[in-house]
Amino acid sequence: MVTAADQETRRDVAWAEARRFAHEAASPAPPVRVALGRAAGLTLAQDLVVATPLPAFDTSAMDGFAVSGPGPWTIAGSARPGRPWTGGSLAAGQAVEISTGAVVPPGTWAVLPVESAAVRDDRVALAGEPAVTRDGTDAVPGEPAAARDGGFAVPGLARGKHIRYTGEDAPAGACLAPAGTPVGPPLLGLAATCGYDELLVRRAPAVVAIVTGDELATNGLPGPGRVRDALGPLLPSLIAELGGRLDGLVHVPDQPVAALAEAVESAAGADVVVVTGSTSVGVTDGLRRLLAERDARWIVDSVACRPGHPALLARPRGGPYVVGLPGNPFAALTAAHTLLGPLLAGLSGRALDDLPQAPLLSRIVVPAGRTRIVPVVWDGPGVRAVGGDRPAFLNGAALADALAAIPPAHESGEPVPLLLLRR
Ligand SMILES: Nc1nc2c(c(=O)[nH]1)N[C@H]1C(S)=C(S)[C@@H](COP(=O)(O)OP(=O)(O)OC[C@H]3O[C@@H](n4cnc5c(N)ncnc54)[C@H](O)[C@@H]3O)O[C@H]1N2
Ligand code: MOO
Repeated sequence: MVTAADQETRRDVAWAEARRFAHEAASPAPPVRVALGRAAGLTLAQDLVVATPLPAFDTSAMDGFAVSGPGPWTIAGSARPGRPWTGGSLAAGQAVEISTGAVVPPGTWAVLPVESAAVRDDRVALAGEPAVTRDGTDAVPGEPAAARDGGFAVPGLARGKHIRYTGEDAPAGACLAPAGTPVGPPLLGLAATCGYDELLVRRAPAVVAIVTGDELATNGLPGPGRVRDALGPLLPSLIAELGGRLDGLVHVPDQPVAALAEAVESAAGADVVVVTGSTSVGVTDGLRRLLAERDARWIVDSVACRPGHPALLARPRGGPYVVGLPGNPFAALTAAHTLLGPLLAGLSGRALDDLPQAPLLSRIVVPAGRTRIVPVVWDGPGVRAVGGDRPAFLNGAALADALAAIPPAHESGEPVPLLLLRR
């Protein structure tokens, strides 16, 4: 059972609280200004505000004819992207041949797509619809009254059709993305659309990973007393996925214990140090002792979840944050999502992810007072456990779409929070 005293000492912290504590503990790094082309993967440190209306001019959305008044229309010229029509306002009965992306001449009723146009010599009419009403009374059925203007209507061609009007996407001064938004491909394109050349961003926090364990081998087959290091290969992409920038990965033996202290010392320039395989209380697990010697502030000292219970987050005085991930590989994965992801989000100025939820369709036993984390795949309206989820085994996680965090007292079929995985 998790007691109030446990919550005070940050031991056996409830899983959702552990995420929140990790996020809250981080103060965002100072922002930097970078060229648009170098901002991918970073985090906006400013609101993305558009200075000019979008689109910046009335734009044709189709290749066809800008027409004014009732047809048929006389073709008076052309408008191309970058080469607007220079004939001034379009008069009733006139048309201008227009390309997608060109400036729509003032006075245009709508753009008639080329597929709907019948062209003869210098005249254009609606294909198969030469009739045009003067008063709109016999406009096409269902044509809204708002489509009538100036005492006439064009059946089959609503006013403004195929025109993207100035400011229709966003008026000048609109905030299109708040500070804290991750900069992905669409946001880069949007920033360029707004006319940004540089962005004020927060860089991905620098992470040094220290993998401990005398039994670990970095190549060849596992065998008696010999375990292949699963975390060295897993951590670089996991750290990137969680929003960090790997600044080094070292292997350190369990003995002598001073080796871990030296490795942590050498990582003093990083924002975060991740130590794997030293979270427990055995004689070969030196991390807790090291943190005690450094008078570290405990942010999370074990989590009420399975697996990943011994995971920890602390900050030695004047040093980087230290995240301790259990040596068991699946436990390390769950712990990284629980503590490292939220910490990196906080350091980057990002909000703590509001986790998506879906009904859990499998019956899973959850230990009393703990959150159980299992790999799941999408299955129709919900998620289904895939198995292969013992703490040392990554088979389930390798095939999963998400990790489901099943809270204590969960009833089968109820929604559960999901940590989405990228494969
Ligand atoms: N007396 C107790 N013993 C343990 C407890 C406990 O509460 N009391 N908790 C258990 C749990 S749960 C876990 S998880 C582990 C965490 O231990 P450590 O983080 O100190 O890790 P190790 O003891 O070094 O290793 C555990 C296990 O994982 C294997 N390992 C380690 N690193 C890797 C790696 N990079 N790749 C693949 N496998 C790795 C290691 O060989 C061990 O089998 O503590 C329990 N004990
Ligand atoms: O909780 Mo440990 O993290 O089971 O493997």
